[in-house]
Amino acid sequence: MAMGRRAHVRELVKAARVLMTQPLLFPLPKLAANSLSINNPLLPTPQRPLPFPSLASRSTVTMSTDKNDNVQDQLDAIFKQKKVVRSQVRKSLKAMDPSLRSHEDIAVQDLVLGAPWFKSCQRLCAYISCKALREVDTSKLLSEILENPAKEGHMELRKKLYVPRVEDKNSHMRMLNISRIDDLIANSMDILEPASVDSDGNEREDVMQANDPVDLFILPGLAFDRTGRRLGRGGGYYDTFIRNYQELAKTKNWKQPLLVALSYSSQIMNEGVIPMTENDIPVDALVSPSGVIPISSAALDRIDV
Ligand SMILES: Nc1nc2c(c(=O)[nH]1)N(C=O)[C@@H](CNc1ccc(C(=O)N[C@@H](CCC(=O)O)C(=O)O)cc1)CN2
Ligand SMILES: Nc1ncnc2c1ncn2[C@@H]1O[C@H](COP(=O)(O)OP(=O)(O)OP(=O)(O)O)[C@@H](O)[C@H]1O
Repeated sequence: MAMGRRAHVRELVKAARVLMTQPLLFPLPKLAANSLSINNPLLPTPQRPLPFPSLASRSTVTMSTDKNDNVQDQLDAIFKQKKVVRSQVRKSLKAMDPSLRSHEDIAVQDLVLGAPWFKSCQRLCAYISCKALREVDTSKLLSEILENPAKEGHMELRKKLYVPRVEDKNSHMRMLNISRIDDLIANSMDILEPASVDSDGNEREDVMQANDPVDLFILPGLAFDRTGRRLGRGGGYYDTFIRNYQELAKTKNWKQPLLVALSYSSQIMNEGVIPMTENDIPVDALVSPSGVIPISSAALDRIDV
């Protein structure tokens, strides 16, 4: 139990080094303790500091409590700001003209299909877009991947595709291999995902157990900026998954996958609007209807190859 508390304090101190180098657009009011609970079964409950060990001296208790309250206040302010941006973006996506949406859906997917880093990739993780969440459509990409196996006379191999499956509300998501769109069924959030076993009763391959590395991640999100900041839906699923995959790639000595997010024009924010914590993983590139925006050196290196 004592170990658990120490680990928790270490986490809080780590979180204090939040990456807020840019000014914020909105004021950051102090939040009530329960203001971040979100009524969604897929979203994990925010972590709260644990009480301190009763053996500590009184002055240590007071100082540590103040320090940790301060850390928690900063985190609360960041998560509050994230909620403000999410709700603004949701509103603008809701108001988006349907013909502009279809135009942008096609433009983004065509840019991906034409990109050298997409053409050359052999294995990828991609999201299955959800209309109700107003995400950039991925259906054209998925059918190109799944319905166009090795073309006759071409040496090009069929790409191996892994898609998300939410396992529990503790930010735990797996990426499972599918080979047909029919492998997907709607979950409780109306997002299509694969069952953990295929129609023959065999376990689907989990990308974390695969023998070969993934080259590319195609990521969803609510808001982005040109420095690579990505704001998700608040579950921490992708940040957790990407961090684990990056660790795996390191231990296997694999090249890190390119992280590419798809964005409508209205989802690209000015710098400084999206706050980040140490847990948020920046993307390497963005694809918006006006083009591919390479951000990291990995993306700049792969823009033409
Ligand atoms: N297409 C797709 N699949 C995905 C994700 C995603 O963002 N997009 N995920 C990425 O994590 C995971 C699922 N996580 C999700 C988290 C929140 C919501 C959601 O419905 N959010 C509502 C707000 C809910 C609330 O605030 O109570 C919304 O954003 O409108 C859906 C999926 C795995 N699969
Ligand atoms: N005030 C808070 N203090 C500490 N943790 C919080 C707080 N509010 C939310 N969290 C947790 O932080 C985690 C990450 O939330 P965050 O808003 O960064 O997700 P995200 O980047 O939108 O998610 P994803 O990685 O799925 O795209 C979630 O597990 C959430 O429960």
